[in-house]
Amino acid sequence: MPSLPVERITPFDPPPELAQLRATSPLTRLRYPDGHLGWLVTGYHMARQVLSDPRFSARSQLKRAPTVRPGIEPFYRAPALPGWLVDMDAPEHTRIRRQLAKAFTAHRMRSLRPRIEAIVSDRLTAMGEAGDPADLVESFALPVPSLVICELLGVPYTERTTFQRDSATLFSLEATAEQAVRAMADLEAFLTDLTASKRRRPGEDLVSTLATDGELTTAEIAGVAALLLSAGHETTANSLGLGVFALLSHPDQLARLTAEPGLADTAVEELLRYLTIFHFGVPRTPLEDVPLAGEVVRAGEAVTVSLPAANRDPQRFAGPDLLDIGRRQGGHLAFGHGVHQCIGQNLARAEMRIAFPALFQRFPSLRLAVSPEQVPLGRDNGFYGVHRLPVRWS
Ligand code: HEM
Repeated sequence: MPSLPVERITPFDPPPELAQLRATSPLTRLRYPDGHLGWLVTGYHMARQVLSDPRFSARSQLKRAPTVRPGIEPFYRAPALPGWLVDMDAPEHTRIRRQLAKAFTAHRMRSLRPRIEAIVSDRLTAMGEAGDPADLVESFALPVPSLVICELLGVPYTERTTFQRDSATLFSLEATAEQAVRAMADLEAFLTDLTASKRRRPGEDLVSTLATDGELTTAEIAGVAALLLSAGHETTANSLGLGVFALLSHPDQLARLTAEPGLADTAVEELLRYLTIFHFGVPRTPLEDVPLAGEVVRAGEAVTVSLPAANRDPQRFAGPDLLDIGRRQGGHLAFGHGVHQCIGQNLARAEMRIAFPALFQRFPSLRLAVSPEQVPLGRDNGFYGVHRLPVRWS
């Protein structure tokens, strides 16, 4: 009986056992670390089916703990923060998500674009002035999304040390349950204060919009903001850092991108698909027995939907293991699928579409400052990525 394959052989490919399981069946039995039996979804079509089926709950109380590894528990088993959308079902999830979607307007996203361009440009200037070698994560991949999410939420960037530390703890597989609970409580306290102050003195930001339209409670807004703040910068930071490493490791694809910056949109989609940083997948539990692929998934059993395996399914993507930045097959599942599909996806896309071309334009001879084997990969985190990316350009 397989347990969830987590060991990678190459930095950019999911564990090879996932492909072997998928070739046998899109749905297989899985033994979880605590010994109980559940299911693993590896096929693309099956993944979409499960994630869009309302009989599958996202609520962690129903999931058997530890779901995959203890470390991803806090993200999915937050101590019931109101507004922590990833852990909610309809109708509560629908109510809060609708309010949030109203605040995530196209206008707000458009008006953030020039700010993202300015933030990216400032960071590149600072990097150039400090000189090489540099750690691209510390000087670019982490500060860009942190500054953008602060701008979106109206959080002072001076608070970053605290919220970056709390989010890192939340998503670290090495953090103890006590550390994760404390990090969550700190984030909650910080964002409850922020929400209260936005109610008193609203600004142009998203928390102010949520706080002044009167439909969500302070606790719900604080929970939503805690999720946005933490999920909104670690994920994009990892996608940027790992994306640069992937491009530097595929010089033919990087040359295409620099010769034709118009490829930035498809390049970003392809990097999202190819790298699929949610490397353990997303957990669900059926509320009733559900017949699937000739099996019956019983009510209450844990199901892990492997997004990396689904995004490499040859039944959906031609040559799925190749990075092809001109690929035009959309529909990847890097942002999930169904009612929980990432609400920040257009923001993440905008950041990546601006950041990659700008970085390679400013530093055309950007290269690794260490050998590829020396790049520390973040296997110890809920999201896959690089911990550091030492680079040179002179
Ligand atoms: C490349 C970057 C990102 C990736 C790969 C990513 C991926 C995902 C995935 C896979 C889910 C679905 C989880 C599930 O079904 O259980 C999700 C949900 C979510 N993401 Fe993202 N995300 C990214 C960036 C962002 C950003 C920038 C924000 C905020 C501005 C954000 C906010 C959220 C929220 C609030 C949810 C929960 C939605 C719900 O449950 O209804 N994400 N994300």
